[in-house]
Amino acid sequence: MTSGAATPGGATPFGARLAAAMDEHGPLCVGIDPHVGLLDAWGLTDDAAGLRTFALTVLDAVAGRVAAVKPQSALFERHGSAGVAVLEEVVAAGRETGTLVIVDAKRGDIGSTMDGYADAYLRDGSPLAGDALTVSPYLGFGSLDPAVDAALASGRGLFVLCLTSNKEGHEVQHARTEDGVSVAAVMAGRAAALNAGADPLGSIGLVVGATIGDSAARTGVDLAAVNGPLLAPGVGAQGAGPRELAAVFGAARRQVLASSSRGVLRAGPDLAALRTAARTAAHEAAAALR
Ligand SMILES: O=c1ccn([C@@H]2O[C@H](COP(=O)(O)O)[C@@H](O)[C@H]2O)c(=O)[nH]1
Repeated sequence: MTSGAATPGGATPFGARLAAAMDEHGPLCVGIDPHVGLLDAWGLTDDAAGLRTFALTVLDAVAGRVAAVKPQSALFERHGSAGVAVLEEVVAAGRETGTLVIVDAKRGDIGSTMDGYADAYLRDGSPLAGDALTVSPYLGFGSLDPAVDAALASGRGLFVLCLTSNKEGHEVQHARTEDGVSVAAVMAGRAAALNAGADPLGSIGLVVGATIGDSAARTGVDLAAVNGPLLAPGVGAQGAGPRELAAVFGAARRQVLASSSRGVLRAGPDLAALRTAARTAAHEAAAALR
């Protein structure tokens, strides 16, 4: 199955749903990252009850107003099963609003184990299944096959780590294979093959940080050729803004979903202030990527 085709059950593919959401609300994803410092600043406790209030407040403020939200799984997992139960509730509540939910869990393992992750995050009826999942291809892109199959079969999407926003990503992503191709370009090429022919966008996206400067050119990654969405973290707290978005993405700018977590969340817990922060970030991203 290619990433643009309707699913056997008739679901609209993730790429098409995301393109429509970005057209309607602008190219912004708000990260739901309940860091200890933010919980404290919001007057919340660092426990499952605090997480729940935090995450549901963010949803209340931005759902139906932005293209997507992205709960950061690690910050729920640190509270054990009670935190994971909150993540499940947030995924369900987010999906109910119609806002796309990208679960940022960066899963990756050998194929047989990846089957389990695919079941957990990409199967209809699973409590952790949002609309898309972030995955790590660094056990080999082919190890992601179960997730690719499950995503395409259920109308969900993947965001494959390609050129990440952290400075350490170079060690792996800029390395060259024996053919002289960068590892990042191999990953981008594999995503492009899965998205071939999809219109308006395929469902196998990449994570490409807004902070990467000229890394796409340096690694030979042709972002426009990916024909899939590009999740761009690094906006706001990590220092990237409109200028970086425009410079990094160039001809691929219409594929970009800019992502900001702390940059928006620091405006909380006031709902109006959160909405204003998200609206400003969305307008800035839209202007930069026009
Ligand atoms: O390359 C990557 C991949 C994922 N992230 C995640 O995005 C958010 C960024 O949060 P900010 O507060 O906006 O810095 C966080 O959940 C990261 O794990 C990333 O930053 N870079």
